[in-house]
Amino acid sequence: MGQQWHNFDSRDGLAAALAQYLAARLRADIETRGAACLALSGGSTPVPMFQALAQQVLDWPAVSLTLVDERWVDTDHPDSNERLLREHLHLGPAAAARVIGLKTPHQRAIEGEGEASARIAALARPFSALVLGMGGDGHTASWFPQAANLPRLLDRAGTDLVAATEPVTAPHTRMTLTLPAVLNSAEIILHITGEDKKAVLGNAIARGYPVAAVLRQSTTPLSIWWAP
Ligand SMILES: O=C1O[C@H](COP(=O)(O)O)[C@@H](O)[C@H](O)[C@H]1O
Repeated sequence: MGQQWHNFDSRDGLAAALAQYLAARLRADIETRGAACLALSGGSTPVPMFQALAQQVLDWPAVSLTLVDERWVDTDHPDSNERLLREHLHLGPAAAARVIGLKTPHQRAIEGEGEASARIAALARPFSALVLGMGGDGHTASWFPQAANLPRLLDRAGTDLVAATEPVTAPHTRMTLTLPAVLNSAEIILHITGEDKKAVLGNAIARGYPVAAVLRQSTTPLSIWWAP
């Protein structure tokens, strides 16, 4: 608890500042570890930040980009988080970064858990930083309220890095990092916009929304980046 808030007047201002901040984190890890790994969320919120991050001067070949969660659709599908990342961030010099997605060729997400888990296990961790989004239903990553396996996803003592899950409140089967995998990051950034999401976050602990799992913990620093 005791998260730091970074409030901005505009979404573009937030996107630019967050991109600069993440680039500085990646540069620091490249200097000290020789490589950096950033875990990113999908959805609509991060698009301007992805575009701003792609403009940053960085040793991009030393950067790995992965996803916090993925919809179980082809990677060129309009709803694919990997497609979003490739179309808005993996551009120009940033295209030299390595992209490690969570979608495998398996027909069912549950069948892809082993391969997706091996991909994450092969990354240098802790992540340099991990960026979460949040939906209006209080989900973050693909930890959706009412999902049958939510307790497995949020099991802090669990050993799974990823798990397939069926949201009740959103389309598409998902593959998601679990809570222990999310917490294995130098820091977590919760990137949200709008008064409505601020209100959802304010009620998250009282209402038991899944996002509360990262608010309640104190092992990994969490900051909240918000604009109206
Ligand atoms: O389905 C998802 O939703 C959340 C929030 O998305 P947004 O469109 O409200 O920004 C996102 O963080 C997650 O990665 C995505 O799969």
